[in-house]
Amino acid sequence: MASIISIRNLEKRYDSGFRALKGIDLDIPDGDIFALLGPNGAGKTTLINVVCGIVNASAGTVEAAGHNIISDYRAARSLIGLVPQELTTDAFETVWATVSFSRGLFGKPKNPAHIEKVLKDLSLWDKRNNMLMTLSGGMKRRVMIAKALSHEPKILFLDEPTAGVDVELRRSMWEVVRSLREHGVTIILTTHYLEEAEQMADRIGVVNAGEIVLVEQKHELMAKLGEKRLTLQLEDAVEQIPDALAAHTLEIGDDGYALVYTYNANDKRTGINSLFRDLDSAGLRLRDVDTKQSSLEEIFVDLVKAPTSESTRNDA
Ligand SMILES: Nc1ncnc2c1ncn2[C@@H]1O[C@H](COP(=O)(O)OP(=O)(O)OP(=O)(O)O)[C@@H](O)[C@H]1O
Repeated sequence: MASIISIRNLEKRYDSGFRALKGIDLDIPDGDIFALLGPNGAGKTTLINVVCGIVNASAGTVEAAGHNIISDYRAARSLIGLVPQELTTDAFETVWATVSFSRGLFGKPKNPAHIEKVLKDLSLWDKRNNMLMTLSGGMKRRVMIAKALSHEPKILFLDEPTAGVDVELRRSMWEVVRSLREHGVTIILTTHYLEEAEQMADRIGVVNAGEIVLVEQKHELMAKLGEKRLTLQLEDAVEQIPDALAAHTLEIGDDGYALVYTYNANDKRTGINSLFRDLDSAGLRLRDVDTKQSSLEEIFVDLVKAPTSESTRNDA
């Protein structure tokens, strides 16, 4: 699939000297829902803000649908909608006025039919004449999405769209995002909720300390999650894998007191049955058995362990 966002060697050093982005290369396929994960301070918002033209990059290039975000700013920006992390709404405006105004900011001609559709899609139509101050937090968040969609962008950035919202609203936001994707909008969202990434994303990118440490299709990541480790605790230690078990890929652990077998729980044949049969012929006696599944959370935690000494030095 062609990429709609193309980021090359992107650097951001803030005036304080802090290097928030360190040579980011990233392609986001057209029509994907792309989830950007990473711990606090990893650089997710900085990355989004650079692409949206809110923060200037120190080096590197970004193209949105082939338009350079600096030399072809207007064309690039008109393709992009941004729902920022913080809710900033004008308390005394009505829903209708604020969303229509946002469209005008992009120099687009009035299109009441489009605004009506956006408000209906986001279940805000009944509230169109309400002042923003009278809305709940969840509704205000929807208004932010409506504003971002007012100029019919092809790419929508959502910076933590469901932070602090209740489970019901979160699910309904997911529905909204999915239906946008069905209408051809590419979605890039940041989230701290791994469940959100699991539920929504076609592709997952992990950012840590200003670097992209992983980009993978979700189903490939999920296949990895099917990976389990079976640990066989032995009564007596072994020095090497017995010949009777040569057909199985095993590792020795625990100073010879454990054999570890890695398999995919999603496979039709996991090999566990034949392993147990062969254990018997190898004459090994088991003290205990346990299985452990890796989770997206574990993969994530592994990837974002404390920054390396080199990156710490770079930040100084
Ligand atoms: N204007 C600024 N001046 C100096 N440093 C900044 C500025 N804005 C952000 N930073 C620093 O850049 C780093 C990345 O911040 P950023 O907001 O992009 O992280 P994030 O991944 O979005 O975090 P979170 O998950 O908390 O939203 C942080 O260490 C932050 O303190």
